[in-house]
Amino acid sequence: MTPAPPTATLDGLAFIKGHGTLNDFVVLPDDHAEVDLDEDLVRAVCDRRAGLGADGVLRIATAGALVDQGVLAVLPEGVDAADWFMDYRNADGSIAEMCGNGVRVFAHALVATGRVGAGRIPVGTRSGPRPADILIHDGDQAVVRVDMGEPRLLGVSSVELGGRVYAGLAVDMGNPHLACVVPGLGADGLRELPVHEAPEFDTGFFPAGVNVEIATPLTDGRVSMRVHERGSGETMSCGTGIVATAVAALADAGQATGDVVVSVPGGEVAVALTGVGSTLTGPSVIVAEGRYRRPLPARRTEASRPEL
Ligand SMILES: N[C@@H](CCC[C@H](N)C(=O)O)C(=O)O
Repeated sequence: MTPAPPTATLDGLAFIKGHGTLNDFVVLPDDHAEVDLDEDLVRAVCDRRAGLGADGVLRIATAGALVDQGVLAVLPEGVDAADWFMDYRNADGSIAEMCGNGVRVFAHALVATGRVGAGRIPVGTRSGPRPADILIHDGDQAVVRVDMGEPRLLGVSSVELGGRVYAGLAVDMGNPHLACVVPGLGADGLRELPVHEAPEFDTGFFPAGVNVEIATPLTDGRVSMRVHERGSGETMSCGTGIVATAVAALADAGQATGDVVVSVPGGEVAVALTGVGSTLTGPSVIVAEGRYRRPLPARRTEASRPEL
C-alpha cells in the first residue's frame, strides 16, 4: 500500500520576512485563510534555530475569509469583510489583538505584493481598524504611519523584575500594557536591566497577561524604552508598547497630548498623541521571501476528506 502523502504541499508555504525596528515577523500570504495556523505551526515557523525565526506571525487574509473559516467568530467593529486583516500570532503561538510594528510591515507587504495600491490602507485587526499610510515606499524599505486609535488608561499596577518593583500606568492599546517610567533612569541604566527575564505581574489586574515596558522619563520630547512582550519575551521594539510608553511618559510629565520620539533597542519610532487618538510612524523593512518547507497540516475540506 502506498503510504498516505503528507498533508502538506511539497512546495510549502509562501512567506515574506520583514521587521519594524527589529521587531521581526514572518508574513504568511493566505488570502482565503486556508492554512491551519495552529500553535505548533506558529512556534515552528518562529523558532530561531529550526524555523524561520520571528517574534510573531502576520497572516494576510481577508476578514471575511477568516470569519468563513472560523478563525474569527465575527467581524470586529468597523472592519469590513473585504478588508485585509492582520491575523497576528505571538512566537509562542498565542493570539494577540494588535501589533503596532506588525501593522507597518503588514501594510508594506500588501503594497509590495500588489494587493493594494498606494494611499490609505484599511488594515483590520482584532482591535478594530488600524488604517496605515505609506509615507515613503522604496522597494523593500518603507516608512509607514499607523492610526493606533485611542489609548485607554486602565489605572496603575506594578511588576517585579530582577528583584525590583516597578510601578506603571496600565494602558489598553487594543492589547494590554504596563508602561513603567522609572524616575532617574537613564539610557545606560536601562541597558543594564534584566528585561529578558519574565516580569511578575498582577494576574488579577491583567488576567490575559500583559506586555511590560520599562522607560526613562521624558527629556526634550524623547524617551528610551525596553519591552518584555507577552508571548514573545524581550523584543527589540513593540509598537503598541511604544505608544503606551509615550502616554505614560507624557502623563509623568503632567501632559496628556504631545509628540514623543521613543528610542528602543531596534531603532526609533515617533508617536503623536492628540487626546482623541494616536499615531505611530516608523520604518518597515522586507528582508526576504521564500517558502517554508516543513510539512504543514492542510485545512481539511469536505472535498479533501478521505472516504472511510
Ligand atoms: N510587537 C507588537 C505587539 C505584539 C503582541 C503582544 N506581544 C501581545 O501579546 O499583546 C507591537 O509592535 O505592538
